Order: sequence, then C-alpha cells, then structure tokens
Amino acid sequence: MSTRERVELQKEQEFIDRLYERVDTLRGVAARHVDDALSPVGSGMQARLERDVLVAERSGLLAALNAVDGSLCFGRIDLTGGAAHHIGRIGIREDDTDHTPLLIDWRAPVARPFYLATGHTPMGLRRRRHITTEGRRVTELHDEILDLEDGDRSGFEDRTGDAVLLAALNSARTGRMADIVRTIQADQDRIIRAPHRGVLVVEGGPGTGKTAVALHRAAFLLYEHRELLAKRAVLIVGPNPAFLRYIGEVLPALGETGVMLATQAELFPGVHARGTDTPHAAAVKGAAGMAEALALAVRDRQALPEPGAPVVIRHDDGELVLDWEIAYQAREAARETRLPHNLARPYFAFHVIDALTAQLADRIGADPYGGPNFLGPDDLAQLGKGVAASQEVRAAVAELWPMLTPQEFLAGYLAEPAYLPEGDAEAIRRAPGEGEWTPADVPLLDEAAELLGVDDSAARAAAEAERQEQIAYAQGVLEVSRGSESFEFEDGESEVLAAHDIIDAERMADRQEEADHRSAAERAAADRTWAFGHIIVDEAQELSPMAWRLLMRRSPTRSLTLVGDPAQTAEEAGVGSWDKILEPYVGDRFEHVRLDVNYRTPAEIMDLAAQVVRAEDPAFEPPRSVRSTGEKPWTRHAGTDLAGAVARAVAELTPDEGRLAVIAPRALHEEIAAALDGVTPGAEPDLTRPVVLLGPREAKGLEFDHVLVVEPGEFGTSDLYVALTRATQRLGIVHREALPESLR
Ligand SMILES: Nc1ncnc2c1ncn2[C@@H]1O[C@H](COP(=O)(O)OP(=O)(O)OP(=O)(O)O)[C@@H](O)[C@H]1O
Repeated sequence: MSTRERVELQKEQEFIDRLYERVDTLRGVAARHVDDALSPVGSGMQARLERDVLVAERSGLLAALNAVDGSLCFGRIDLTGGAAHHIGRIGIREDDTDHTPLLIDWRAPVARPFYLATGHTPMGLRRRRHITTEGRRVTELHDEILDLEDGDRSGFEDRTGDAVLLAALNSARTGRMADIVRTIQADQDRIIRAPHRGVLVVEGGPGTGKTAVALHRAAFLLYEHRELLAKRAVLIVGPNPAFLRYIGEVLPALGETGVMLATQAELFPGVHARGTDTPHAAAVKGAAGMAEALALAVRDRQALPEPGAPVVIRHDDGELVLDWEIAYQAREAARETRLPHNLARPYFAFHVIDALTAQLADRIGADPYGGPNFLGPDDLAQLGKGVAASQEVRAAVAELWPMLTPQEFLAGYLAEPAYLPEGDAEAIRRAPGEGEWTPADVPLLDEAAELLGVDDSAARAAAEAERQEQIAYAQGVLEVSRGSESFEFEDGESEVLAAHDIIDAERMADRQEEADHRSAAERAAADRTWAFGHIIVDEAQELSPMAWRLLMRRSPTRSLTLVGDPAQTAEEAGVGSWDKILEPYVGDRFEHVRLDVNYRTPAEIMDLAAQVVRAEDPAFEPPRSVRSTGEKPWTRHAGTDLAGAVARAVAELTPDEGRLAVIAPRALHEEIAAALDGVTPGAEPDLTRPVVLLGPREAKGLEFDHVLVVEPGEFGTSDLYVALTRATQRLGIVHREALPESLR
C-alpha cells in the first residue's frame, strides 16, 4: 500500500471512529430514556403517558441505531467546490448548536448524486467513494473519478466502477436478503424515489432487483413522508411466510421497523388461513365473478315466507300473522336503504313490527260499528313496544333476515356454493365445520364483510365509554397536579407551568389514546377497514381479482407500488396482466417501469432458463445478466436411485459458505429428505440452513448460491423458470424421468 493510500484509509478510519463515538453517545442517551421510561416510577396517568410516548420514540431511535451498527457509513461524495459528504444508512448530526450533519441519510436529496452521477452527468461531483467496513474497521475504499479534469488520485481508483457491485453479487448468501443501499443502480434509484401518490408498476425478469427496489422504496417513502406514513403505515404483501422471513431484515437494516409485512392469508384480522385449496378451487375463489355470486348469496339470506304459508306468531294479545306480503314490503324497504345486510336489518325489523302492530291494533281497537279505531297514539306505541319485545317476533325476523358474521356467511356459502357453474361449485364445496380457512378464502371473507356490514354500534359505544373513563381519569390526574400547584419564582412573575396549564383533560385523554395505539402497523393489523398510507405488493402477478378487491379497499387513495413478472405467474388465479388488474380501479392511470438487468443469475444459467420459456413463447426476451461465471449448468440422469443421486449431487455442490437449495416436486420431498443429513421436509423451511429443500412455489422470490433442480419434467413452465433462476453461482439438474424438451 502506498503512503497516499495509507493516509486515505487512515482519514476514513478517523471519520468512522468519530461517527461511532457520536452514535454510542446517542445510543446511551436513547437507552437511558427507554430504561427511565420503563422503570416503574408510578402508576399514575402522567407516568403512563410519558412512558408510552418516550418508549415509542426512544425505542424507535434505539432500534434504528442498533440495526445499522456495523455498516452505518458506506460512501462519500466529494463535490467540485471542495465540500464532501459521507453517506450512510441513517442521518447523524453533530452535537453542536447548528446540529451540523455528520452523516447524510441515503434517502436525503443531498445523497442522490451518489447513486446517479456518471462521468457524463457528474451532478457536481468530483469523486464517488465506496467505503467498505468490517464492523467499525475500514477495510476497503473504491473511488470513481467523475470529473476527468481532476488529476487528484487516491490510489483506490476503480476503473470500471463496478467492483463493489460485483463483490456484493458474488458474495455468499446467508438465507436472509441483504439490503442494496451501497450499490443501488441509477434505474433502480429512479423507481425507489418515484412520487408516493398513484400506482407504480415495476416489472422485470428474475433477479432484476424488484424485491430489493420495493423494500428500499418503502424505506424511502417512510423517510420522505414520515408524518403521513407513520400514522397510516405501509403494508408490504408477499407470496408466503418463508419469503417474508427472507426479506424481514432489510428494512430494519435501513433503520425502519414500523412496516406491516403480510401474506394474503393474514389480511383478515382474526382469521389464520392455514388451509390449502386445490389450484382449481383457488382459481374459482379468486375469479372476479365471485363478488357477484357472493352478493347474490347475501340477498338469498333475506328470505320471505312461502305465499300462502305465513309465519304465525303467538302473542299475549292473540296470533300475529307474518305473511309473504308483509315480509316482501319490509324487505323492499330495507333493500331501498342500500345499506349492507346487517345494517339494513333494523329497517326490515321495523317494518315487520309496524305491520304486526297494525294487525293487532285492527283487531283490538276496531269499532264494531265501522267508526275509527279506538286506540290512541299512546296505546299504539305501547302495543308496538310489546310486539318489538316479543321473543317470538324477534325469532321470526331473525329467521327471515339473520344477523350474519362474514365467517358464518362464508361457511354457509361454501357448504352450498351458488351462482357458479356446477364444476366450479363442486371444486370449492366444503362441509360445514370441515377444513380450515385458506388464503383464497381471505378475500372472500373481506368481500362478505363489505356485503354484510359490521354492526359496530356496540364496539363504538364501548370505545366511547372507555374514552369517557380516560377523560375522567385525566381529570383526576389534573386535579392532583393542581393540588401540588405550580412554583413561583422569586421574582414573583415567572412560573413553571404545571400540567393543567398546558393540557386539558380531553386532550390528555386523546394523547393517552394516541399512546395506546402507538404503532400504526399494529393498529392496522387488527383493523379490517384500515386505510394504509402506501401498499407494496411483491409477486403481484400472482394475486387474484378478488385479492385485488381486498387490497384496493385498504388503499382508498390508490397509493401503491406493484412489483412482479408476468412470465413467473404460477397461480391459476393470478391476473398476469397489469391492465387487467388495474383497469377497474384506476383505468389506465398508472406508471409502468421495467428493470431489465439481472443481478442474480449468471448468463450461463439464464441462457438455459430462457430456453424453457422460449419453448412456449419464441419471442421471449430474458433480462440481461450482469455477470457470467464460466460455469455451465449440468444435467445428470439419476438411474433408479433418485434420492441417492440427489444426495451425491448435494455433497458436490454444497458450498463452504453460502446456501444450497434442492428444488423438487413436493411428492418427492419425503424420499429426498431421508437421504440428506439435517434436511426435513415441511412447508416452512428454515432458509438459513446450509441445505434447504423446497417445492417450486416456495422458492419464489428466494435465492441461493447453488441450486439443484430435481425432476424438472414434473414442473409447469413458469415453476421451472422460477426454479432455474434462483442460483447466484451454480445450477445442477438431476432427473429419473425424461427431461423436458427445452432442457435436453
Ligand atoms: N443494485 C444492486 N446492488 C447489489 N445487489 C443487487 C442490486 N440489485 C439487485 N441486487 C441483488 O440481486 C438479487 C436479486 O434481487 P431481487 O430478489 O430483488 O430480484 P427480483 O427481481 O425480485 O427477482 P425474482 O423476480 O426472481 O424474485 C438480490 O440478491 C439483490 O440483492
């Protein structure tokens, strides 16, 4: 190393040391605040208030500081004017009066040239520096000179400018996705920072960084619109729980913790959809026509007695006859309100009660000589009350127009599916009490909840009662604090403000309420009608029209980022085309961008994978691989002992560092797992283990150093395409049955 290089490295080390000194101080302060707030200083309102607010604020900061430790600063930009800025995962300021920035958050506008500047458009930069650290020690520098007039050289010049990117792409995988904040590419940066309003569709082939971009976009939006999004939360929807675990560390590493990650199965609060559907059943449940079928089925739950066979109700004052005509008029009146089923129900009940009361009045108060009815308004009201209170009347109303929960209604519908072609109805039929809710049921439950309406008057009354209680409680606290009154300073004028001077009981109760619900993501998870500030959907091509209806209800402002690849559509229910997905909601008003560089799969593997799709679609163009490894994928015939051949191939391929995935049809998992040490078959594999056994659907969105595909002839085209494109280094194929034509 030259003296110049040593000096440069030393200078960066000094900066990093100073940075961590500041971080340690901040962390100490934050930790003390959390401790103080958590310590049981008293059980009073004041203590509870402060505790909630402080714990929330300080733990957020502490979590961010802890999460980014070890890789806090990764870059520096030197401007032609002489200034320089260090870029990092979060922003840190000096402890001086101006709060001078010490480290610039990568999301700040000042940091943007770090990602966008080129020799052609240097954006005021002289030099871009990538700083690599191990823990708190600077290990490498890579400089790019952007101002060619500038003769100043550090000795760390990286002529191609992609050494850091290639090192990241070649590094061993851990089973957890890493962030790409050091090496975001310009086309990715534009997507990450696209405006928050409206719908943005990000399309790209395997490995083009769609997931990475989506996650960094979430982090960017939370930074840019902190106030709005911290309140309304960001929802990220992924294809399965293993995938959510795979990406779960990216946002914390970027200092963000308040995002809700969910699969479709988790989007109806209170329901854990663990069941499975056949592909046909999932497709039927997901089809747009289901909305109409359910709406009609709800109307069917608004019944009438058969004409000529009225419901006869025993009553203290004689029999009441609830006939077709009365029920029909009541139903029409209730339907005219256009309210959802449960909310329209009282109108039905009122009409029935009115009609039955009139029946009774006619009988009791009738003048035998044809004069007006004897009963006055008070008598009628009294009669009406009696009818309304009658258990028999209530039961008759409930029989005709029952109060329904989404779960009750859908279970009933699935037991006897109506308004569907016979084969479809058969596919989704499920006996009452049998089986579990499935992910495809979740959008149907949500649809049912919309159609039925939730009668939340009881819940609202309870919430209001609780609020009143809090106000009373706060009032009590204020009274106590008044008792201890404010201190007067010696000059007799200035006073220290006491709590009651600045806050009244109602506001204090509101603050308490805010503090109670401190994490918007938590609140959102429990509330079916939550409107998210922004929704990001990964593998968006897989979602069914019914799932889109659910998601659009959660995004009334239509602020969404959809990420996907139609060529990887595996689910029968998947819509596949962006126009079809979005037309019902935003027409053609959506932005569509493409990513076409593959950062994951080496060219050798991508050539083979492309062949598979081209067999069906000769015009197919795969994304361009940024790397090639010189290692051709291989295929091997297993003979009769498939599991033995897989075990031998695994032994050959398993990397010293990094991860290997065996992707095989589910039906072979037991047999294969038995031949592999430490590998268990199961729906939710631990991706951090050195060798992981997966079905093609679970491999979606994941990546491994090496991949072994078993019996590819059993896979559909899109599943095979997904399986073949998961490796960052090597790919092997083992088969007993014939290979598909496209792989021969
Ligand atoms: N700018 C970048 N710098 C470093 N690594 C990157 C960059 N962009 C993408 N990658 C890496 O490329 C790999 C693929 O990215 P990602 O999983 O986001 O792709 P994808 O488009 O979602 O793929 P698929 O559709 O196959 O699931 C990841 O390892 C990611 O970290």
